Amino acid sequence: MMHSGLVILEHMIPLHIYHAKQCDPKKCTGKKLSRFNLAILHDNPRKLPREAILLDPLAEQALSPSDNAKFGLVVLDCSWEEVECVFPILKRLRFKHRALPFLLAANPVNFGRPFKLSTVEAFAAALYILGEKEQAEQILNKFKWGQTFLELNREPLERYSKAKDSTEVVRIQGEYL
Ligand SMILES: C[S@@+](CC[C@H](N)C(=O)[O-])C[C@H]1O[C@@H](n2cnc3c(N)ncnc32)[C@H](O)[C@@H]1O
Repeated sequence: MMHSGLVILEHMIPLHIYHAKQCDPKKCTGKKLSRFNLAILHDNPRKLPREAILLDPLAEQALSPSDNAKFGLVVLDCSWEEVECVFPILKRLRFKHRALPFLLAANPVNFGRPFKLSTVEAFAAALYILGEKEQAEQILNKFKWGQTFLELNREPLERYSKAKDSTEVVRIQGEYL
């Protein structure tokens, strides 16, 4: 659908960012998404939608196409040094915590490193796995290295997006580790 020069996708999954203000705002991919109105920034975790899926690198369960993301996806935009302190605190808020399976980062800070994705890469990977490939492309297109993320990870992303459940995602991941 076209509206005032903007492409609005029909079935967009709401993207929420809890921003912990620990990063360089010029390099922050979450802030950039919010400037383009592609994600909503929050500074209070209690305002996040509880029924949403929290993308948590420490979660026990992997995201899979069987997850229901109609209430949205949440990313915690914090420093990687703080991840082990902040995610356990968010456990009290009863989100559905999900880890992303093996994928390589393409952002300039962590290029080529598995699992350590930027905010936009984490959202795009989740959207792709959940079958929202157009929305994944739309957010990555705001970054000059965005397409590289898809090129590096196309094969595993396609396979994860066809998996039946989390167990199958983990089995596929095992072939790349
Ligand atoms: C640690 S922050 C770093 C953000 C960075 N400042 C930026 O500008 O993109 C990245 C967030 O993306 C999500 N994320 C990244 N890799 C992930 C993975 N392997 N599994 C689940 N979530 C992941 C998490 O919510 C994580 O807190």
